[in-house]
Amino acid sequence: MAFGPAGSTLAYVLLDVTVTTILYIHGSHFSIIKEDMLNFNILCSLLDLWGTVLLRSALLLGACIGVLWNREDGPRRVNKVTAAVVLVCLIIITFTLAKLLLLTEVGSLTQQPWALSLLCWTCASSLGILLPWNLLGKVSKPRRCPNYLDGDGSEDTETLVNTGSEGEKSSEERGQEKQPNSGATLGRLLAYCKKDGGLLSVAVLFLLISAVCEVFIPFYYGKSIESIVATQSMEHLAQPVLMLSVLAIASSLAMGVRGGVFTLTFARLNLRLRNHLYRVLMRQEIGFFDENHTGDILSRLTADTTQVSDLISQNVNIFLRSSIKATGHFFFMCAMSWKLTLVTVIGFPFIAFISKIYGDYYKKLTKEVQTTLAEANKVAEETISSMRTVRSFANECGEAESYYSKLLLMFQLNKKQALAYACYMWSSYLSQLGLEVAVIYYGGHLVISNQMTSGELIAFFIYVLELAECLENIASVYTGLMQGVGAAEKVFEYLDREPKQSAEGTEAPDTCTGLVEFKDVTFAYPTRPETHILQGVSFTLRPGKVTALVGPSGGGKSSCVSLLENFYQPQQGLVLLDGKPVHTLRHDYLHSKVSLVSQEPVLFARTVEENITYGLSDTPVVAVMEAAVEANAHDFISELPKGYQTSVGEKGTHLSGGQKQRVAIARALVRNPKVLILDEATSALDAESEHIVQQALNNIMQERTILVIAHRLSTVEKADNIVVIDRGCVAEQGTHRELMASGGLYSKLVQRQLLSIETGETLNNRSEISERCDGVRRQRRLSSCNSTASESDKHY
Ligand SMILES: Nc1ncnc2c1ncn2[C@@H]1O[C@H](COP(=O)(O)OP(=O)(O)OP(=O)(O)O)[C@@H](O)[C@H]1O
Repeated sequence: MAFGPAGSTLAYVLLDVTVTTILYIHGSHFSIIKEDMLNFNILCSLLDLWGTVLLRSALLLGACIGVLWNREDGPRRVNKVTAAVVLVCLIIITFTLAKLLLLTEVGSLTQQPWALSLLCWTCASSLGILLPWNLLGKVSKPRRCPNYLDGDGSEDTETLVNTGSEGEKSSEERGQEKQPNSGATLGRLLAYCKKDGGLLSVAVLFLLISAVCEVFIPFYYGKSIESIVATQSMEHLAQPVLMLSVLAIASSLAMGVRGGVFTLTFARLNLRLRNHLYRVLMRQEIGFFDENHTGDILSRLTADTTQVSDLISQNVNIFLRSSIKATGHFFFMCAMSWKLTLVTVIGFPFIAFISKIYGDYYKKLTKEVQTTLAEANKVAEETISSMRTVRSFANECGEAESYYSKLLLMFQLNKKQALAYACYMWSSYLSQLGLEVAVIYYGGHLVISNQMTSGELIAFFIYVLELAECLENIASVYTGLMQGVGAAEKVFEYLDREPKQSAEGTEAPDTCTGLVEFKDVTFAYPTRPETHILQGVSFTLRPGKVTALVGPSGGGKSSCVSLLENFYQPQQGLVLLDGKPVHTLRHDYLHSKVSLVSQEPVLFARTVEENITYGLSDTPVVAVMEAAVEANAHDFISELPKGYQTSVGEKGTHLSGGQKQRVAIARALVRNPKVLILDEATSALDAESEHIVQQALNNIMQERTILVIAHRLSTVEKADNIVVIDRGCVAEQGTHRELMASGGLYSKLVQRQLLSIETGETLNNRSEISERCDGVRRQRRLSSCNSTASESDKHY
């Protein structure tokens, strides 16, 4: 309800007016008001301070009336002017502190408890109004809710619902609830650095030493200058100069050690984090890689881990150093002159305010620049990667123009950025200069009135400059800290992820015959759990026999292979190897007994030998060569420049399709698998390569359980058993002859394929076709020439 925040606001206004008035009139001396009105004196009257309560009350009452009057737009408008209200509060506080300094010029404030209390209350209540202000900004829009209390529930009644009401949270609020806690993440990250605890402690110790030394340096600068100006004696000068030298040497030594140790910690943390994250990724089930884009995973592994390490090594480092130094500087400043410190402190919130306003605007502009830049890059990427198409349509200028138009959009934003930066520089330098002038002016007044020495003023001034630098560092590091915490949250999300499918099977029987059974298997991919890809599929692969899986595209053949490889687990039914469910077998055992040669085998950018022995350790060279010979690959490998030590290039690009396929077959054979899966192993090859690869396959098919997936049905004719899979079900199974005789789906597929080959052959009779086309073209040209000639005849 809007009345809650409105009530709180009214109560706050009442309290503020009452307390301010009581403190102003010293309890009950109403005559003070009349006196101040008649003879106002800024050095002793407090009427101006009492006046600030009117400003605060007017602001709050205005906002309150606005929100009650217009609950749709009121809260939004209140939020919009929050920055201006903060500025007003800052001005009131500054005025109050300036008033405090003025009052101290006349007499000690400790003897004026009412005035001191009024000053304190004015500062506190000026900050306090932000509380009811925020509450007013959060009042929710009224919305219609069905009134279920009505007996029939037929009539909807307009009811005001507050965002804060039980069980009725807005999506925005729910989103906020889900946001992980930055403090908790930082704590967890520090806990993660436990192993570097020793190093970090050393780094923090040296950081403390260097920061403390740096804090004392301006103090001794002041002392030195005082010795020169006031005492004018070298003896007096020697001591502070000596101290300065010692401090400078100590702080620079400590700084060096601190920097080195922090960098080392960064490297160690980065190493551990990436290693841990990569291992966690390697454990994830295949479904995880289906769900997440490779780019996202890689960015967590590289960019996010670096940002996390930066968070510890740089941001925490600078944050600690600047905080310690700022505290030390502030302490020294207060000890030198609390009045001058007050003058300094008054200026900082204004500088922070300007930085915040500028920072928000700049961030918004930067986001827009990044979006336009991404769009420009998209155009460039698309064009450059399709240069042949661009050239063949002679559209180079068109593409250049569209890239330029995107760049122009970015330039418009860059202009805005430049203007914003110029305004920021003016305002920030002017306010800094104003602060420095104020410190010099008021400091000069204190020196002249013997409240501080000239050396102290110089030291104080250096402290002010250093304090400003520290605060600037803290502000700039805050963004880095938040980015680092965000990156850490993302990294921890992966680190915490437990694989949905465990690969922790333990069984590894001594003997394996290679009998594979699919028993009533029903399966859906994790990314599409509602679509059953396989339904009640049952078939058997017998040892020493060749079984072929055939059927229309998308029927589920490759999905059966994925289940046999234990990439996924079926929702129902079992996939058994020698009577044992594949998920209960040890991961390395299963993959040494079952090997897959797929349509487009993936080779790694390593040597031929390393590719063949991939995933195995200590494989003798003889075994590698035997496998290569069996795969019909030995001859071509021997002819490569470095034989088995030749690198195959990224994804095997240095080899032809047939050569890659044969290396992949050798890789499968070197494990001496009991079950060999050939998933369209020859379909991507030309006739010559296919012949060579097929020969290799014929060599190895004996004495193994072979599962062949093929689209070209001619290649599976000789299989001992053909399983026809259609729309996730086993449509029929048997030998080629049996299936042809039954006249089912298989025979239709075979006939269709024969027909398409014949049609293809007819059409592929290119010479005949082109001859015919040439004849037609010639005839057309002749007739067009004739018609042009007759047209010309008409003209002349
Ligand atoms: N990783 C995956 N996530 C979600 N769905 C998938 C995935 N892989 C395949 N599918 C879907 O599963 C169905 C069966 O695909 P599968 O690759 O097993 O068919 P196939 O019979 O081998 O087809 P083809 O002969 O064309 O290779 C298809 O509809 C496909 O879209």
